[in-house]
Amino acid sequence: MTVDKKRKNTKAHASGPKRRKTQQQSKQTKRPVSVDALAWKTVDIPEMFDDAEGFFGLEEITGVDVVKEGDVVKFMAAVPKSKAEVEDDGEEFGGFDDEETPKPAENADQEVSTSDSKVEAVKTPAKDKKAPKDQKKPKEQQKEQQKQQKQQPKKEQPNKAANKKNAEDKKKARKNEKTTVEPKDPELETDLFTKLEELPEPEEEEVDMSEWVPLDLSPRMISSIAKLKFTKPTVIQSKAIPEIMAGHDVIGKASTGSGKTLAFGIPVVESWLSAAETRKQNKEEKKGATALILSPTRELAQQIRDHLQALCKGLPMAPYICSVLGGMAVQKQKRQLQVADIVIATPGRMWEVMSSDNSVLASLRNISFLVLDEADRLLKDGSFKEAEEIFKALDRPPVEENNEDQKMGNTDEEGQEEEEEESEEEEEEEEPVNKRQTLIFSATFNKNLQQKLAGKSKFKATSTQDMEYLLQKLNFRETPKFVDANPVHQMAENLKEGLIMCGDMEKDLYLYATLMLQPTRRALVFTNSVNSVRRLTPLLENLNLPAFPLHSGMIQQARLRSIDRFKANEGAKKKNGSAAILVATDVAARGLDIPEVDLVIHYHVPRAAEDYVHRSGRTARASNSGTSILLCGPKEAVPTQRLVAKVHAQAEVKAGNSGNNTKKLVSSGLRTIDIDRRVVAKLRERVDLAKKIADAVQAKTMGGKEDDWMKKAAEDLGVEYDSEELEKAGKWGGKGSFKKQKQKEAQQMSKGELASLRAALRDLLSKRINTGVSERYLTGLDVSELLKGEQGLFLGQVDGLGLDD
Ligand SMILES: Nc1ncnc2c1ncn2[C@@H]1O[C@H](COP(=O)(O)OP(=O)(O)OP(=O)(O)O)[C@@H](O)[C@H]1O
Repeated sequence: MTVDKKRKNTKAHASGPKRRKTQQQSKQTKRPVSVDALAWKTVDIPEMFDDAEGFFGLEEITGVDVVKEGDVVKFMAAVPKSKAEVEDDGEEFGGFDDEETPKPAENADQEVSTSDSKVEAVKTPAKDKKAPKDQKKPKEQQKEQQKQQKQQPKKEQPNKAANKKNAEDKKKARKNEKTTVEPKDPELETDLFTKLEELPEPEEEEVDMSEWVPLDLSPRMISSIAKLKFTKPTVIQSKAIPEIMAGHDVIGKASTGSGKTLAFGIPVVESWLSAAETRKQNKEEKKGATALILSPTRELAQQIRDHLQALCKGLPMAPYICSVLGGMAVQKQKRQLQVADIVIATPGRMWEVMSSDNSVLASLRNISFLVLDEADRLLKDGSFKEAEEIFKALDRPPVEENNEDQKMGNTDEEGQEEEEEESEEEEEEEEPVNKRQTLIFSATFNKNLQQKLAGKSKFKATSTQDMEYLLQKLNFRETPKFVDANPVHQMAENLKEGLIMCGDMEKDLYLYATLMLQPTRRALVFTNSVNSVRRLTPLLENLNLPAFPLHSGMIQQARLRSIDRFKANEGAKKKNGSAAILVATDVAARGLDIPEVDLVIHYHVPRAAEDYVHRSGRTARASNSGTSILLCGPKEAVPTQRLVAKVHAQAEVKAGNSGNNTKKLVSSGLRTIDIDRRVVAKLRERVDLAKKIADAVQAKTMGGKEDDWMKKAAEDLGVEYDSEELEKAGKWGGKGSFKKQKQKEAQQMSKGELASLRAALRDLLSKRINTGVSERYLTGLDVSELLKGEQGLFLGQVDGLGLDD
């Protein structure tokens, strides 16, 4: 925060047109103002701060005096003497919202206290319940005022920029008030019902929603869905919603991007809505949350929250939805949980919060829905232990009921212990009463389990990694209904799948070539290791492709920022068309719904068939089309073959007995791509240079950890540390001392050498790639001039990835 001093203002009064401003300002008196009420302007942040962790932005303000009285700091700003005067000269002070014009006396109370020179503002609640009625403007009055403001001639708005910002702020504030049901601080949350009912009615648009009618949803829910422009339910929504609404436990399977979130989200919100209305009518207090939704990753949890909030935007009243995830402040999450209606959580953090605070457990004990999204993934990465604890805790009866002796004041310890043992035994014998519905969703359930689910036979787990193990641990009220929206295909309908065979050491080159041959270059690249993400991101950046990393080693804010930057298509800002590349580990494989991802590249063959399904499912979502490309080295051919056979049940595994693995991989769903090797060869020089630069930078960062560096490099490439491939690669070094020598060279590369490599690469990138336009046809033309142009574009005919026919 920077605060420009009075001096600046005085300067501005000096001459000509500014005299008018001086007159206007003389009508205004500087008074103490709340820090939130000032008209802060966002400052453009230099790129050097892009990677600064936890640094979100900078704002500045002018025309404000900072006055320190003892430990108290006050911000003195020009406040209009009276509203009448302001309207008279047509200039409003940009720092105040006219809906919340604070009276000077009120403002004077809003002191800002300091300690250790840290300035903290005392915040005013968004709406003061006790505020006199006349401070709140009736809707008509607001509308009338907006109309008048629109009709005002332009010359009557001297401070146009400030007014525009003010109007935008107000618009944003109104939007937030309507859509963000999460209170900044639950303690400050006023009556949500009253608040939402006061909001202006959004303009209705005619949308044919007849296809939703058979699902038996309330009219307000259908009207809210209409606002999302979802004119018909997806298959999983049509099949699962009626079962859930009828009170059944449900296990739902549907391909990636087919709308599973709303398949459980709509009935959960619908249930909350009708319970909230009943409570309101009967003037009852709510008792805890309605639903607990468990998600395997933090990003997915945030996304589910956003998705449900978007659904609730159009409702007359909305539930308070909160997410409880690692990497965020625990205390804040505890406070939010006290008032939450729908909780979306990752199991680790949920258990941490739940096990340390009885009131949290109490607020969740009576939930009506327990939802497990991407349920099969919950079993992996050791997070199931916490999920299991959560299930047990939800089923356990409240402590007080077990502990009657304590209530009665019985101090006989022996007797008490005996009683406790007995009650524990009873507890074990008695099936706990479960009032909640359990809903489980994923795109991947193994075949065996599917058959069991369809045949309604009992679950019998063979290992703790087995989905049946999870199902055994869940206290279903009844045999769950199995809803399978795609019994034949696992992959999304509009997905094209391709496979590129390449040398183990050529993956970087083929990755770049694949990206260059795909027109939008808006892609998600999956790797099997964190270190590969760390290596590939700068490599692609060196090649002028805006790449953003995402892996579990990053702090949560950085993870979310990478997704936001990718979503915001920051590539466009860097003048590289629509290009934006998210380089990620499998942490991004599940559930992420990022618009306009056209291409998924598996840099490493995924370890499990399910991972292939989920990774590929980041494209071709809803009704969009997309492409998934697998880069396969010779050593990966066998696992790839297995994977294809698993994913595509009717894969035509044409052995051909030719010993050619490529042919075996051809299936009905996945085609090998004959990438134009001539084009690839032309890209090699760029990639080699970019790689050298990235390696040198990484080697310098790694410092003395020489062996580590080489081992990590080998791991990234999926080859052995002492392998022939690594030796053959030359640029990575060879065995023994030669290897070390190469490594040292990279570390010791001087600044000058690095700069000249960069210059050479820049030069290459500034030219188009001539893919075979013969110079014979270019007689009389300046070839170098023709090759200039937008970087990365080809001169001549290029076939693309060839999956479109
Ligand atoms: N009825 C609908 N009509 C059109 N689009 C929809 C509908 N329902 C959901 N969508 C959109 O489809 C996209 C995918 O939905 P969602 O993320 O719920 O898929 P999913 O099945 O959970 O995918 P995944 O298995 O990858 O988690 C979202 O952008 C969502 O807004």
